[in-house]
Amino acid sequence: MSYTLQDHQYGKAETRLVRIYRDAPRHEIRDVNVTTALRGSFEDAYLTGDQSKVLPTDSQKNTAYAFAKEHGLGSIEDFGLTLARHFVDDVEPVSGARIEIEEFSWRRAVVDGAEHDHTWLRTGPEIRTAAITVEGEGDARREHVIGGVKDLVLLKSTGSEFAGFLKDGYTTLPETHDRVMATSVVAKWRFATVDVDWEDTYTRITAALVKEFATLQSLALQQTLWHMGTAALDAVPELAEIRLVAPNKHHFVVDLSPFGSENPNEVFFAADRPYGLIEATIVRDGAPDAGSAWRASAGLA
Ligand SMILES: O=c1[nH]c(=O)c2[nH]c(=O)[nH]c2[nH]1
Repeated sequence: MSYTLQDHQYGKAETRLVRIYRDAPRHEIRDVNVTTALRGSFEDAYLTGDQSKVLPTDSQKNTAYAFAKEHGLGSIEDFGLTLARHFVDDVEPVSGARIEIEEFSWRRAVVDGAEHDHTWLRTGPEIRTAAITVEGEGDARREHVIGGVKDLVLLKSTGSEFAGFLKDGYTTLPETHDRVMATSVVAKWRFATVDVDWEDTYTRITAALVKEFATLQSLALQQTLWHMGTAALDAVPELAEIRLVAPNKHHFVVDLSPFGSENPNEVFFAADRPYGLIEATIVRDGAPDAGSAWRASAGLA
């Protein structure tokens, strides 16, 4: 029998890193989860156990911590680019690097009506995400940035319909022109360039997603996703593409008639499973090719 090692990459998953800026009495905080994956000719480590080209995953973790001090930790997209460029440019056997980062957000505690200098409350549940790929040298250099948000939990209590659907012998779902629609959006957007104001674009993209969810008279979650995605592409011309995944978090009207009450969309059973799962990839016509931008590392899918 013979076998081929078809693909491989390796790195340190989920380095939890908190960076405090404490140069002034009013501190600042960045709280992230960093996953690195290195690509290159590391076959020997797999096939013969020769580690001579293998930069340990422990060193990759250390690099993330050291860079947070030396280079600072601002936008996660920038931090990912800095790390990825370092691995590709400064570590000889590395020909490509993928950095995935999640960012947990904090807001300042309000104490006696004033924002506190060094105490925060975790916000969310939404988590900002970034996935950076750098590969090649010289003219062959390619850099890709995918920004995103996950666990963006949204609910609207009206303005959502689902009717006119295909029916077969197993269909029992009643048509509705007024229902609760709730979801937890995962969105990933690919930038056409790395020359971007990451903070401003994140704010504008998430605002566009939420506004569209709120204001569109939804005929289905599928239609809502299309509108959310195209609104984000409209809002930020630097975007080449957006991918959305949204579970339909069903809210079923509870039958209160046994108790002598009507229930005109006021009391719901919020089911957690099963759930519809609606997905869409929307690409701007004429956008640059994605190359390896979507090739993931394991663990943070
Ligand atoms: O927005 C929806 N899309 C569907 O495809 C679907 N299917 C279903 O049962 N409910 C819904 N709602």
